[in-house]
Amino acid sequence: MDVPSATFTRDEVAKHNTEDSTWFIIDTVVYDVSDFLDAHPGGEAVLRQVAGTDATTAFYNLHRHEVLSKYADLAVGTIQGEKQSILSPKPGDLSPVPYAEPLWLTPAFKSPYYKDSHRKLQRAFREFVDVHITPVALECERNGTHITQDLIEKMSAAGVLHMRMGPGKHLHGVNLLNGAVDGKEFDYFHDMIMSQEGVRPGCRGFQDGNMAGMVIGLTCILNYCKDPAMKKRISDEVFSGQKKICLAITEAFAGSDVAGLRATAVKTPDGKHYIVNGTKKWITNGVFSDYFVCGVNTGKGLSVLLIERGEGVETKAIKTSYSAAAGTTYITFDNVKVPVENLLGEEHKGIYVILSNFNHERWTMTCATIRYMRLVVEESLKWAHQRLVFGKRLIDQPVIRLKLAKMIALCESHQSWLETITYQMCNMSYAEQAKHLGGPIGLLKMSSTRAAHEVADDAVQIWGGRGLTQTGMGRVIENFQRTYKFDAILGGAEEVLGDLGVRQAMKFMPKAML
Ligand code: HEM
Repeated sequence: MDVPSATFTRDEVAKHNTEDSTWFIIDTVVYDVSDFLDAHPGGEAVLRQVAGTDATTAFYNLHRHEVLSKYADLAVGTIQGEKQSILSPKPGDLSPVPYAEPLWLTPAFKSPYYKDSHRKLQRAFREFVDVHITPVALECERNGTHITQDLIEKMSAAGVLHMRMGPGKHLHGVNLLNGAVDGKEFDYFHDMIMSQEGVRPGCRGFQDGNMAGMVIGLTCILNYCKDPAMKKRISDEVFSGQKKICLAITEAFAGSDVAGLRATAVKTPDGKHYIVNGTKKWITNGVFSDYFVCGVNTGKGLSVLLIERGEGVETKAIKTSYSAAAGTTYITFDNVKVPVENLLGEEHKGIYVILSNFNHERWTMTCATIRYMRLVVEESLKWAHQRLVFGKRLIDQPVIRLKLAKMIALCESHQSWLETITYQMCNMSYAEQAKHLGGPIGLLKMSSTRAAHEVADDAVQIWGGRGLTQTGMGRVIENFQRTYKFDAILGGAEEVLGDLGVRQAMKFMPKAML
């Protein structure tokens, strides 16, 4: 934060406690709030009470540090001969709070998994998120508006949209965050970094509003579109940010049970088109999408079709407990004519197209859940050191330390498990991943959202009313406790995934009685 160069003594500041002039000090910076008294959300009286004094403790007991950056123009100078002791983080900085960063980013710790390119990508993307994504995320989350076209284009130009799709040929030759990583080297640890860093704004609705539909929808085009020209046209349009895409599988009739879908696609007598009728529900990004990758019943099984927005396609927003920024949508298809060339994969065998997406989607969600838990740990550690109750800091209460211990342990254990699975993903072929990792990823996702449940519960108890308040100090905690359930349902409910994990283990049980 830039502060004017004027300096004052503490005695000079003390004189500004009059009707016309209200000054105080926060960490050696002098603030003149005389014209801000009316506008202060916490009221005028509290500011008058600290006029002329050092209000550092009072301020940090009630505000997030970022408030000072937002109101930087109230600063008029500093105290002569004194040095600021409170850190103002710069875009891209790592947090100095213990456990706020995964161990591989903590200076004293080593990890076998991360190379230079991972560290370079982490630094570059952290800065990109801090500078470009966080301000838009906060605004959209608050107002329920959708991601801006300007941000989409910035992400496109920096190769961020490409990287969100994970490793693959679509990254070859693309400039990724000014050369932070070569597209050919990009692996699942780079992918994890993209997922985890993207969570740091602490805006769960926006997190999905930020092109989550593309992450799960475009994969089907890249892997299953048979016409190379069509594949190129659509991926170019989506990667450039001109067009938006989403995956439309779930319906009011069927969620995790994809075999029960009722949207139908019937071929026209000339065999050139399908006529699609039906509905889709809880479709992320649907309201602003141009393309819908849809699961439909084609009589003898499930098929996946690419449907373009046009005649007969209607979308409307669904109100959810997370922000409208996610663009969660109800879709109706009413006699929509779709060219047969838009079939992705084989007719009646769409289940393979859908299943092929699941592992990566669930793994990505797990990366995010675990990183969001860490953000809650960071916020809670800061708050517990800052907040004074009954004349003590919260952190001085053993009961609070015990809650933090549990939160940290859940966070660290799940990150370690995630890294172990990610390492397998880097070293297994697609077929091996399909065979061996569906179960472990399902179990990891189930366990992560159970952990999130515990973390949310303990965090709210630490934060009290602020954990239930959308603005101010507890913003991140409130967002987390209101939205963690999102990940416990989407991409396969906890119970379904837990069962999948055990059923997969059953397949590998030795036949002998043991
Ligand atoms: C430059 C100095 C200050 C600025 C820019 C500022 C700004 C704000 C803002 C934006 C809020 C809304 C809540 C949030 O977003 O965090 C707020 C709330 C509040 N502020 Fe300040 N404030 C300042 C100094 C102070 C001081 C020194 C005190 C007390 C001595 C104080 C007492 C309060 C109170 C009691 C609330 C309501 C907190 C709550 O609802 O939990 N403020 N202030």
